Amino acid sequence: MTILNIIYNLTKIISTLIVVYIIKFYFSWYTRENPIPGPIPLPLIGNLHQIGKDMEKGALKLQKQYGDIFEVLLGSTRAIFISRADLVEKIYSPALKNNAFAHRTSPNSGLDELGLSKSGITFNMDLEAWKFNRRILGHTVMSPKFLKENVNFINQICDELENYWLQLGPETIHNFSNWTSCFATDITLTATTGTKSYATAFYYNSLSNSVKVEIPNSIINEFLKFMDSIYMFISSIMFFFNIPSIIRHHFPIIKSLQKKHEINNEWLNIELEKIISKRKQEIENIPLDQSINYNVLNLLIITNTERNPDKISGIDHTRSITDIEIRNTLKEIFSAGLDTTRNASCFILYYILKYPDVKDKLIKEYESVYGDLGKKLNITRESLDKLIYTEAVINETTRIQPLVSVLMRSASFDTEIGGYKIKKGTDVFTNFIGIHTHKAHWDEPENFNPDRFLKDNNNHNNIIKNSHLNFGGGIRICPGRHWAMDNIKILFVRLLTKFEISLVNPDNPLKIEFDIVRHCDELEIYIKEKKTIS
Ligand code: HEM
Repeated sequence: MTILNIIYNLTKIISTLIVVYIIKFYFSWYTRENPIPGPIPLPLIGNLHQIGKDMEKGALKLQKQYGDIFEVLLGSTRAIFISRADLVEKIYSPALKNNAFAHRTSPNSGLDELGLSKSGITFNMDLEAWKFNRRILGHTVMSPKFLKENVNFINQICDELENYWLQLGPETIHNFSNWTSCFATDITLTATTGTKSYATAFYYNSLSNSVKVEIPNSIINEFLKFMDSIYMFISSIMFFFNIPSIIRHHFPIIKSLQKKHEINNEWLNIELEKIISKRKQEIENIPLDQSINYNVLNLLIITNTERNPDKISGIDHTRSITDIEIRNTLKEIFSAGLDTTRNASCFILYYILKYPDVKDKLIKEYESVYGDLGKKLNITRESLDKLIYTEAVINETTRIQPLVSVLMRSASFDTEIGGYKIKKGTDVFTNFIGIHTHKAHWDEPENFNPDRFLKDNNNHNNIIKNSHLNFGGGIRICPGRHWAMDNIKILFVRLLTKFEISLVNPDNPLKIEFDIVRHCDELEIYIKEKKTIS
């Protein structure tokens, strides 16, 4: 047999195998049980080429073609996309018992390796452990004492921010996105750990040629290393989640990236554990009758201990939280709270600046709640609840520009949506933009109109259930929502009452990139101090 013959025969065998594979693939696809409309997939990649890297655009395009519920294959995994409020009813059900979508994802070996599927909140597959950690976090970040103290933290950070802008002067062009990144870092770190954070100061120093904030180099280096590590941890979630184990462990460049992520994760764990044990020691040394600061870390440590009489009720939720659980909760706060708050602030400012009448109404609201805006404002936790129009502006912005555009949940057991059977473990994505701009739910959905969120005299508005899902819903609704809302409200009261702000390029559209959290990395603005009318 000649070499040519061998090659010929081998080619024949391989071609036959490929043809058999393709026939088998399409046979099982066409004969699948209870099919949902959707594009025809390709072998191996499924519909990845149609969903694309920008899942948000892919989902909207396929919604137009196949309707409000469609199915695709992501590689070889079946996924369902839903784009109408009534169809997500089960996903956002508030019932703890027999909740068909209690899980965030189907089992994922990357999340197992990162240690996220058996601990923490967002990706915890163990629902009992999830429930416990979530209750403790909720008990902390939604507690009136934390939210009250948080207002003081934020006010101090806003004082700092204001000062930097005044010193940089009115000629400076500011990339608001960079500032909000620093602002979100400072508010999150300060309120979480109770210690000073230096992101805004460091950024100011990088812009100012004259006056600089004095921060010892050792502190700056430590701080930057810590922040880099947090951001690397955040990016490792998608790295471990999306890249199959075999590629992460065996492909040359990816293998070294995997190692870097592992080293970083270990380093971050050790640093956080050091912070926790030091703080525990400090708290132990404070007499029981002396109060402590209500930052998240302190509250997590004292929950369900004799220092905090405000115990969590319920079977199995009466123990205190372990150091490892605290560490993972802190990581969770950083990964869920930083980018969301930062980008939400950018989106909101853009819309306020594009719509001067909305800005005027906001200022009127601030005058009615805080009185003379030329004086120091008394921003209290209670006053934030009176900012009804501000809340409507935040809601309307996040309706048009949600922070998360496609949100994943996974079927906890065999179930059904819209008459279609959904098997246990199937990933179901909510297409937030699809729902937030659906003509069946919203009049003129493309128009920016905060008034639609205002209630009439009978305390009623026309918002359809599950048609605005900025913070998700049901049993997994964002536990940081009140905290985030307060932070954003304070930022805008402080900004709009003290400064005249305008867009450098008012005709440019908002630049947004798709990611787990939608990003705006460039929003150029001018800021100058408002003239007070005497
Ligand atoms: C503007 C700011 C924020 C937005 C838009 C946002 C949005 C969301 C969304 C859409 C979800 C998914 C909910 C669901 O599955 O139904 C979520 C979950 C979560 N968020 Fe937020 N979030 C924000 C800020 C925060 C903050 C400040 C924290 C800090 C505590 C936080 C902690 C979490 C956690 C731990 C989860 C997972 C909940 C679970 O799976 O049970 N978020 N958030």
